[in-house]
Amino acid sequence: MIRIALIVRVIPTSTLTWYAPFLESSLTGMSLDPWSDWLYQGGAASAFPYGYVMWLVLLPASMLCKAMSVPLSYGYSVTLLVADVVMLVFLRKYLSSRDRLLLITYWLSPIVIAATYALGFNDLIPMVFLVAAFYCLRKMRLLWCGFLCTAAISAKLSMVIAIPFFLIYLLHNQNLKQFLQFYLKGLVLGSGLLLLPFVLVSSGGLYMLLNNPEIGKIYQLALDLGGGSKLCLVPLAYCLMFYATWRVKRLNFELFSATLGMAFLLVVILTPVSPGWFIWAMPLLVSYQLQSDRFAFVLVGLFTMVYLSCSLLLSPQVIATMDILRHWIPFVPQSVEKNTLSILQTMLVALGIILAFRVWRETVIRNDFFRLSRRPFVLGIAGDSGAGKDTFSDAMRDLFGRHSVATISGDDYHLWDRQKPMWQVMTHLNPMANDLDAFTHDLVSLTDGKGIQSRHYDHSTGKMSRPFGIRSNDFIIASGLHALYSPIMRQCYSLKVYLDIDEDLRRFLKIRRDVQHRGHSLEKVLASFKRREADSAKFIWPQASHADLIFSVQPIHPSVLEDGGHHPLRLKLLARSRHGYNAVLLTRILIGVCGLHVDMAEEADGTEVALTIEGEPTADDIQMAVKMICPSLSEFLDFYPKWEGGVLGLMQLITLSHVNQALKKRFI
Ligand SMILES: Nc1ncnc2c1ncn2[C@@H]1O[C@H](COP(=O)(O)OP(=O)(O)OP(=O)(O)O)[C@@H](O)[C@H]1O
Ligand SMILES: O=C(CO)[C@H](O)[C@H](O)COP(=O)(O)O
Repeated sequence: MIRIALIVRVIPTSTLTWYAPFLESSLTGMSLDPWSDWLYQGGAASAFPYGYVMWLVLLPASMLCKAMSVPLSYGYSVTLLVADVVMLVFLRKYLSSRDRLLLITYWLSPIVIAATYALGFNDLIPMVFLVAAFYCLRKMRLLWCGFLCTAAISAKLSMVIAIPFFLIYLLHNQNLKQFLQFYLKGLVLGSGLLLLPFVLVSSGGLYMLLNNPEIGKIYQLALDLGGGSKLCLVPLAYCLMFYATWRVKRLNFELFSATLGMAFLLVVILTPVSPGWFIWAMPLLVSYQLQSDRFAFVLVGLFTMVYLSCSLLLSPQVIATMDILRHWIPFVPQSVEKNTLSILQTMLVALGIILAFRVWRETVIRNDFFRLSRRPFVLGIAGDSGAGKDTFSDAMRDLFGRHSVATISGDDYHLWDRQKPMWQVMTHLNPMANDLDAFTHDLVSLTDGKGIQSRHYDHSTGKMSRPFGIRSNDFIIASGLHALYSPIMRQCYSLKVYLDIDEDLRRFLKIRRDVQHRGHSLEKVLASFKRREADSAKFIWPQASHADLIFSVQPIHPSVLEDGGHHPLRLKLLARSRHGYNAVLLTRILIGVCGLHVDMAEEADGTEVALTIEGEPTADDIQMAVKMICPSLSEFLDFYPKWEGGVLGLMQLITLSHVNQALKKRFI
C-alpha cells in the first residue's frame, strides 16, 4: 500500500526531469540509439546514463502509458514495483527464509521504499539481474549466471564491480573450477548481445555513460597526499575487500555472497550522497538480519534511520523549505544543514563499517569453509599391512575429489628397494626400515600449505620412482604403517583413524591381494606373517591408542575365510569413537533410514562410544545418510562424489561425520 501510495502521490524530480522525458523522446523517435537522439535534441547528458537492458526493461510500461495517455512517470514507477516484487521472489528462493522475516527485512525496508519510490532511483533493476545471477550460480546454471551478470552491467555499469568476486568464487572452489568456462561463455555471450551493440551503435550513450556524475563520486572521498595527488578511499576499500576475498583460499556460496555484499556495502557508504546505491547492499543486510541475532535488527534499524535522515536532508523539498525559512529568519545559516548532514553521513559510515565488521565476524569467520581455508584438513590413517589403508584412503579421496586432496603413503618412505640386503634383515613394520623423518617433514610441510617432493614405491617392481612434486591441498590424507607413530605426526592431524581389522580377515585379504595383484608367492606371504608378528605387536598395534576413531572390520561368518573364497564375504563394522562423539543421530539414521542393525555402547564417562553395524547399505543409502547427518558438508565434497556401499561406505559416512565435528570444533 505504501508503495502504491507513493507511486500515485510522489513523482520524484529525477523521474520528472530525466527518466520520463528520455523515455518519451525514445518512444517518439523509436531508433536503436535513443541516447544520441536525446543529446541531439539538447537533452541533459545525465538523463539516462544506462545501457540497453535498462532501456528495454523500462520500455514496455512506458509504451503502455503512452498508448493510454498516462504520464510516463507512472510507467517508470510501476516497472520499479515489478522489479521490487521479482527481487523479493529471488531473495526468497536463494535465502530460503521464513516469509514473515523476509517481509519485515526486505519488503518493509524503508531503504528500498525511500530510494525507489520517493527518490526515484532505479538501482533495483540492475540488482534484480545480479540477484538472478546469484540464484543461477547457486543452481549451477553458469551460462545463465554469466549472461545475467552482463545484463546487470548493461542496466548499470557499476555492477561490473561484482564480476571479480564471481570469478574468485569459481576459481577458488576446486569443485567448480571445471565449470568456469560456462560462466565465461555466458559473459562473452551477454557482452556480445547486450554490451557490444551499445558500444558500437550508440556514441551518445557512451558519452552519457562516461560523463555520468555518479561515477565521479567514487573518487570524491579522498585524502590529499599533496602535489595534486589523492588517496581515493572507495577504490582502496574495494581493492582491500577483493584482496581479503582472494586470500580466503576456499569459498563456499555463503562466503561469496557475504564478501560481495560487504564490498558493495563499503563502496556504498564511502561514496558520498548516493542514496540509490544503498539498494545494492540490501541482499546483504537482509541475509545478515535473517541469520544473526536481534542486535542485527537494531543495527540495521539504526543504519536505516540515519540513511533516511540523510536522504531527507538532501531532498529538494527540504532544501526548498530551508530556503523559505531562511528568507523569513535570515540568521539561520547555510551551515546548519551542512553540519547536520556531515554528522549524519559520519554516523552512516560508522554504522556501515560496524555492520561490515559484524558480517565479517559472524558470517565469514564462523564459516566452515573459512576455517578450512586457514589450515588444511589432515586425515591420518594407520593400521597393519593389508588392513585396508589404501582402500579407505582412496574412498575418502574420491569423496572430496582428486583436485582437492593431497595424499602421502607410508610405503613411499621405505628406506630400501626390494633388491637391497637390508630388506631381509628388518621387516617394514619396524620404524627403522622407513624414513619416518622424511614422512614427518613432508606431512608438516603439506599441513603448512607447502608443496613437497616425493617418490612412489612400486609394488610390482620393488623400486622407488623418480621424485615428483605434490602440492598441498584443502584435504591431506596421510596413510601408512606408522602414520600415528610419533607425537609430531599426531599433532598435524585434524582426525586420526586406526584400522584394526580382524586378524584372520586381514591375512585373507592380504594373501588375496599380494598373490593376485602384487605377484608374490603364497609361501612368501605366509612366511612374512610369521616374520612380522612381533613387530606388528610392538610397533603397529599400540598406535590404536592415539586414534580418535578406530574401525574394526570383521567377517560375519568367519568360516567363509577358510573355504577359499567360494562363498560371498559378508562383513560387519565395529566403529569406536573417542573424544565425545555424539552417535545418537547417526545410530537413528543407520537404523531408520538405511535399515541396518546397530548396537551402540557408551563408556560411562562418555569418552568412548562403540557402534557395531551389520547389514549391507547401498551407496545411495550412504549418500542420503550423509545429507541428513552433515548437510553443510556437501559443499566440501566433489561435484560428483563417489559413494561406496557396504562396510567401506559406512566408513565414509562415519569419517565424514567426524570431519564435520572436527571442523566445527576448530575455532571454539
Ligand atoms: N572394506 C573392505 N572390504 C573388502 N575388501 C577390502 C576392504 N578394505 C580393504 N580390502 C581389501 O584388502 C586388501 C588390502 O587392502 P589395502 O591394500 O587397502 O591395505 P593396506 O593397509 O593399504 O595394505 P599395505 O599396508 O600392505 O599396503 C585389498 O585387496 C583390498 O581390496
Ligand atoms: O608392509 C607393506 C606395506 O605396508 C609391504 O609389505 C611393503 O610395502 C613391501 O611391499 P612389497 O612386498 O609389495 O614389495
